[in-house]
Amino acid sequence: MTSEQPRIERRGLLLVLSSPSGAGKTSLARALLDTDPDIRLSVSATTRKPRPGEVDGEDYWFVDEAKFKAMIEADEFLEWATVFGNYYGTPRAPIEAAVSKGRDVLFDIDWQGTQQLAERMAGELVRVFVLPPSGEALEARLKRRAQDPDHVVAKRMAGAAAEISHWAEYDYVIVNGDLGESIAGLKAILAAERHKRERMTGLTAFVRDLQAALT
Ligand SMILES: Nc1nc2c(ncn2[C@@H]2O[C@H](COP(=O)(O)OP(=O)(O)O)[C@@H](O)[C@H]2O)c(=O)[nH]1
Ligand SMILES: Nc1ncnc2c1ncn2[C@@H]1O[C@H](COP(=O)(O)OP(=O)(O)O)[C@@H](O)[C@H]1O
Repeated sequence: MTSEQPRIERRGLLLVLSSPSGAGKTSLARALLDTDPDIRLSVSATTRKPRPGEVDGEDYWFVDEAKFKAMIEADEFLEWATVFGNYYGTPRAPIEAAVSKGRDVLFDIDWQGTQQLAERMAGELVRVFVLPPSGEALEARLKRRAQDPDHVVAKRMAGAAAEISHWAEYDYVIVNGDLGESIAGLKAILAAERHKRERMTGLTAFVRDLQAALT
């Protein structure tokens, strides 16, 4: 006998990945987005210049400082921060629409943005911090990415300790040594969080119908 998995209504969750630059957030995010059709990426706006291969509207919305400031004034960001001298922010409208439709959203944002989301959307938020397996591995990954000039790599290494100091503000931690294992861990976190009772808004009605069918 085969049976269909019933769809229980639930609120969407916001899955945040933070880490020092180079620890592997983007790699983990891509792996999840490529294999899980039920989660989509929050595309941030930034004043940082695009790296080779980055696509406007896919990796980031690349905007100039005047445009970014106008978006702040118009209250278009759910959160925003300056990181390594550039502005980064999460456009509000797509996130609010996704959550109300029960869709999950993945964020690659820093600790400052995560704190702002915790103030505004605590019930939806799942925070995951990604650590590198060692300092040498982090430096090697930043250099191997080889898309940023040396002084940018140095600035990111120098910022790593400060970013790492926020690890205890997160719900889960992944030490990203083996990428495959880290992806498996991230998927397990997401699967468990999707089963959280408080998030399953359709459960009361579902159980009521189930009980009615049993009596
Ligand atoms: N607060 C906040 N941080 C962001 C946002 N988008 C990206 N970031 C963070 O900005 C930092 C720099 O990102 P990026 O320039 O893409 O470099 P990378 O993380 O080294 O690939 C990372 O810590 C990101 O998580 C955003 O919308 N809001
Ligand atoms: N577990 C891992 N083992 C080895 N290399 C990795 C691992 N995770 C990521 N990388 C590599 O390290 C570099 C930085 O990873 P990336 O995902 O861009 O980090 P972030 O988004 O946190 O800056 C990339 O070249 C990526 O391919």
